[in-house]
Amino acid sequence: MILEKINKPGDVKKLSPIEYNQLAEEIRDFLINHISKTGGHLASNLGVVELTIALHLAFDLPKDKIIWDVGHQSYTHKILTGRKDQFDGLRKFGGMSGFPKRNESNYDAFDTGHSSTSISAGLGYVCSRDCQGQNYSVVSVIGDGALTGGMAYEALNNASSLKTNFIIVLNDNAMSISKNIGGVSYMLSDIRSSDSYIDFKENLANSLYKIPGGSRMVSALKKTKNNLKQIILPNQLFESMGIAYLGPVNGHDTEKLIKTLKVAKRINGAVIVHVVTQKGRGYKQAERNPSKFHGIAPFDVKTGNVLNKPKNPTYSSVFSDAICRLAKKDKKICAITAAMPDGTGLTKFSKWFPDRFFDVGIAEEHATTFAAGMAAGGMKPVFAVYSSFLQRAYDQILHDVCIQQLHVVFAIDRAGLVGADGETHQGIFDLSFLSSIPNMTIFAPKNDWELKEGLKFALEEHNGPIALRYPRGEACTDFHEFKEEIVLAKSEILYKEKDIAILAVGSMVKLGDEVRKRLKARGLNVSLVNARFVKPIDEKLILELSMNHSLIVTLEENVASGGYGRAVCQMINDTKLKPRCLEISLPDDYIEHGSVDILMKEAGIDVDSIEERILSVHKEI
Ligand SMILES: Cc1ncc(C[n+]2csc(CCOP(=O)(O)OP(=O)(O)O)c2C)c(N)n1
Ligand SMILES: CC(=O)[C@@H](O)[C@H](O)COP(=O)(O)O
Ligand SMILES: [Mg+2]
Repeated sequence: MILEKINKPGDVKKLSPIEYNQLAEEIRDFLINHISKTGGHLASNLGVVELTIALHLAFDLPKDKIIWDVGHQSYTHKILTGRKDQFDGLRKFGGMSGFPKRNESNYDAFDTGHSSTSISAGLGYVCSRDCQGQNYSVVSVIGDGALTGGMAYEALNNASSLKTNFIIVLNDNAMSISKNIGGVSYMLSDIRSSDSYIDFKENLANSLYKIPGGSRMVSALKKTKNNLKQIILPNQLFESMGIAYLGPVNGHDTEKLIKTLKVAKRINGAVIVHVVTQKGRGYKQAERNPSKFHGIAPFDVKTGNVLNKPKNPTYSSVFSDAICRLAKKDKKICAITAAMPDGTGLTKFSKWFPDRFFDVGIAEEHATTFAAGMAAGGMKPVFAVYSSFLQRAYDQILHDVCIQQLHVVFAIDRAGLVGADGETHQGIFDLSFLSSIPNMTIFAPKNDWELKEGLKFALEEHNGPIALRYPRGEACTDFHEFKEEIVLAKSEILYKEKDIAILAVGSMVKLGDEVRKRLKARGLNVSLVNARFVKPIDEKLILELSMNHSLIVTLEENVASGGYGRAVCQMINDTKLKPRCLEISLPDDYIEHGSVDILMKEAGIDVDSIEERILSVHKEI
């Protein structure tokens, strides 16, 4: 086994070239076996095994810097930098992250998780290096999907004037999570499918490799390409910006990759190395269905079937059915995704209503202003987006949607703790950042029924910006006996007693009810309220509750600052009535990876901790 020889950083450099292919195969087996047990981003990682080996051989880490865009494809890099033994704990609480983390290894040059940041960060490193007169290489590795994100172009625009070396490896597998879309993806596909161009490239690395470096390298590159203008037209996008272009290179040929990277290293300026890879390579199931294996829960290696499928439908699938049902009746309803049709549940909509479905690429900012434009034009856009990715579009929500009070519906999935993806993906800030924007309405359903009704309310009753936020995973199917009509700014009372009132937001209603039962068993009187609207809050009800309860408890899966509890307690403090207020929320902090149950416990928002905290405050009253 060659992988047995890879235990610490640099071990890969001790191998002989005839061992590279076998190492790649062994790494693939290792990844398939481990990820089948832990879950993780399998398909993207299987695609970059040779590319990662080549990068580690062509560069001198950690002096040289590799920045992985999104970072979901960094598993081979982790194996080659002494973290092979940590894969049993991948994405588990206290275990190794699924993304690059500077605090995990000094071989991880930059933390990532959200898309399209690597060129900006890489260029930052380059300019920092040059300002300080240092000498090292910087390589940003960006996927073709991530290249649909606006930040990448802002960075390329900036990098075009660079006079020193900066390598951008474009890992092109023609896939985002789903099939990649848009003009740039068509351009890349044109380059990939040009046979004569590929033949030419087979020899290019060899010939350029022999030319001395610096500006002579650039002019040799330009001269060769000028002679081939007709067949290399597609890459003019980069070259006319002043960014050199090498490729496409077969991303599964380690030695050719090394040669090309060494050529790239000698160019004065920014250079794109276009590498063609196959997502899911080496595992038939993932090659056939790379979207399914992009991020996968534990699965059976033989069949590829996911183990422990959820019993209830997920919130995403409830949303999926609900929007399709509403869009059947109302031709103005359209759906927008920023490259997440599967995750957000919009795939069915895309098939039923292809003319009203818009996958805009990994472009949350654009998606938001695009939705604003559609609403201004008279359509009813629903932008389905993960909570943490919507963070990108704060200004567009404020400037383009809310100032104009446009009727845009934000279907915010993965709101609350998401678990294994960790800090970068927890959806725990949306209540805070949306609450601060005037004209925004925020609704959080307690169960599947209420998500459907909430969407109906948002599209049929409401007129203005509105966000529905719901968590990752299985929908709550309890509380079907409570189906009070949805009215703007009205909460729903589930149990009305006195003494302690629990006001819970969305996913926390279920926990609130469990706590209520426990407190009742101790002989306490407890009201339970389903908040429904986080903005505007139900001031009338909160005043009423304040009159006959000595303790008001708020529960939410969001950070404390700017959240629901803060708004409720602030309101109560402004009145003459002074029940005690207890805000139970997540700490104002980033929350690492781990199972949601463990993270809830750690944060003190599980049933045991909530009961304990309520009892201890109640005792003081
Ligand atoms: C801002 C943001 N939006 C959405 C995502 C979700 N996401 C993660 S990976 C990915 C696709 C990336 O495609 P590509 O860069 O081509 O990498 P591949 O998986 O194909 O290697 C998407 C949409 C994200 N991480 N960040
Ligand atoms: C890397 C990334 O951003 C996505 O692949 C994300 O991990 C998907 O999360 P879900 O598994 O919740 O769809
Ligand atoms: Mg891709």
